[in-house]
Amino acid sequence: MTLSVLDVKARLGSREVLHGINFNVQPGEILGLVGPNGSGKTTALRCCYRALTPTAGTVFVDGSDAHSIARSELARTVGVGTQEPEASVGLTVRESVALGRVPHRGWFSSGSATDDDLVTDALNRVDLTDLADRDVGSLSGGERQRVSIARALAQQPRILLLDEPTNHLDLRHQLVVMNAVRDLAADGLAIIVTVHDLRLAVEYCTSLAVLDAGRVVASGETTRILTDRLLADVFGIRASVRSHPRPVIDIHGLA
Ligand SMILES: Nc1ncnc2c1ncn2[C@@H]1O[C@H](COP(=O)(O)OP(=O)(O)OP(=O)(O)O)[C@@H](O)[C@H]1O
Repeated sequence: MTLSVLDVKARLGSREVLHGINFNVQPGEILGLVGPNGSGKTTALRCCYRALTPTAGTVFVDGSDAHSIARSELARTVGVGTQEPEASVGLTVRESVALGRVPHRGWFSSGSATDDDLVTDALNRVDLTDLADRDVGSLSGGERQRVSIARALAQQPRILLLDEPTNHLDLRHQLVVMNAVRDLAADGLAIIVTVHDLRLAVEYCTSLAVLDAGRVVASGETTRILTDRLLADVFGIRASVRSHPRPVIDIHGLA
């Protein structure tokens, strides 16, 4: 399934914070939304999962206007890992991740063996197996962040939207989560991830949409987009990207 954002504008309070943005993601692709603080990444992602209604433009999920798709259908198709505080305090980690199965099994039926297997697999993918029986309320910030991601994985979406999935994570778990994201893309998911760390973006994102002050100022294949000039103009850093043997960004300092 594809997700396309066409000429989307959005307003928060009295301010227009997205001024007509465009990007799209295809199955197998990891699209990174990157840009400085306040450039509109989270707002753009919220428009994609209907947490925010655009004031103009359209978000298409496989060609249909996302705002006209039944919420229940959207919940089966689009998985979301957000930065919002974990709401499932009082549940165990496993119970919380199992909520990802609700769009498929409904609220009132208990999970099948398949549901249990999918929850186990999701816990495993983000290294939460050992914490499965812990109360979510007793977890650290990074552990809770992985619960949110595991719940989205258990949902088995075709499109996965992740808002800063690595921002509370130690280095090892940043790689664990991004490797899991890469595996899911290889399985055919279309993935959009907002990310600050350009080193992770360069390594894992197949394409980028670069936001600056509510506008997409560049988009396309990652190593083609991140020129020295763009890194200086948009991010205010002196840096360069090497493509071989694998994409790496060298950061030299402030521009
Ligand atoms: N309730 C609000 N009213 C007005 N403006 C807001 C409101 N909430 C956020 N904004 C502004 O909207 C803009 C976009 O915010 P958004 O959170 O989408 O940016 P971001 O790129 O995700 O930022 P960050 O990298 O800091 O997470 C920012 O300038 C922010 O100050």
